[in-house]
Amino acid sequence: MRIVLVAACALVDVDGRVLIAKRPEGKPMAGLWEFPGGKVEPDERPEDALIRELKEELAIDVTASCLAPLTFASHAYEDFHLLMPLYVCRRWSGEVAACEGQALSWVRPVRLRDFPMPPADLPLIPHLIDML
Ligand SMILES: Nc1nc2c([nH]c(=O)n2[C@H]2C[C@H](O)[C@@H](COP(=O)(O)OP(=O)(O)OP(=O)(O)O)O2)c(=O)[nH]1
Repeated sequence: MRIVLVAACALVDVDGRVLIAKRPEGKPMAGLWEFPGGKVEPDERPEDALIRELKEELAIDVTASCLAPLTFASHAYEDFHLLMPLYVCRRWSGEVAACEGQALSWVRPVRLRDFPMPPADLPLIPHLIDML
């Protein structure tokens, strides 16, 4: 089984809400809500991939020292195995913007289950609830 490494981030605002983004039409799992992030390129550090994706998707600047590892997802999809470290970030510069036209929502961790998310993400929710 091919292992796909995806770096993802729970951006946390001053009220303890977490940012989730809706996957756009045309992508696999369109319409599900996910943590911002994306695939780690060959020879790229996960933190650098996340910094790149957060800039591309949300127009914010993050430094590696502000990315705290929280937990990870390890999930067998039909055609690949997802390995997804989840970082927490409370400090960034710039205003969060939906650069790719994606819907964004700031959500209290206890409410994350109200949003349909990819199956890999569901075991991550209790970790966010515990932390926040
Ligand atoms: N970013 C992100 N991806 C997730 C989450 N949960 C989950 O199963 N995934 C899966 C969906 C995709 O199969 C993969 C991420 O790929 P992607 O399509 O967002 O990444 P990308 O922008 O680098 O991909 P691409 O369109 O360039 O091929 O991880 C999540 O919470 N956040």
